[in-house]
Amino acid sequence: MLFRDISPVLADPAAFRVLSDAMAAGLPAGTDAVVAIEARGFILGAAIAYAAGLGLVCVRKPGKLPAVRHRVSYALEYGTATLELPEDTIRGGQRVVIVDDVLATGGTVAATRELVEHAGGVVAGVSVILELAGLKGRARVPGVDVTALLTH
Ligand SMILES: O=P(O)(O)OC[C@H]1O[C@H](OP(=O)(O)OP(=O)(O)O)[C@H](O)[C@@H]1O
Ligand SMILES: Nc1ncnc2[nH]cnc12
Repeated sequence: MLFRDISPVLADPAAFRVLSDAMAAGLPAGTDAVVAIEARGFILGAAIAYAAGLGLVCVRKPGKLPAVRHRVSYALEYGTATLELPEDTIRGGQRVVIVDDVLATGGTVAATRELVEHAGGVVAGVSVILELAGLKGRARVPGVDVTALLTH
């Protein structure tokens, strides 16, 4: 599996703006906040939230937050990963869209969905630049609309 690096795309002013505006325009009506996943998801999530005039919730890797609302660990090919939701970022009933650069196995977005729902939020969608369709990541977030700018 090739590593798909978005660095050159972010470095290009036109590309960065076009993809940020496209992902912001694609947010479902009634979205209250963008949930971005550390680290590459932060870059896109911040641009999209700003473009859409929404708040930004940063789901972080372990050990970075002073106050953690919820923590979820999930299996990787080798070992496990953990993500944490900051306290006081998601209110009950809030509708959020999860943003990341790549959807591969779906483990990361599935864990993030669990964090959001544990805090009483509702995942209205997932938005990524690139979906690696062969890994069937969509199946890990059943019932959630996944939008990918590119599908490989
Ligand atoms: O669908 P999955 O199989 O879970 O893989 C997708 C995740 O992997 C990458 O993040 P990574 O954990 O490598 O961290 P980074 O964003 O800090 O590079 C990518 O940014 C997604 O978050
Ligand atoms: N093939 C891939 N390229 C870039 N980021 C990824 N995250 C998980 N799989 C990836």
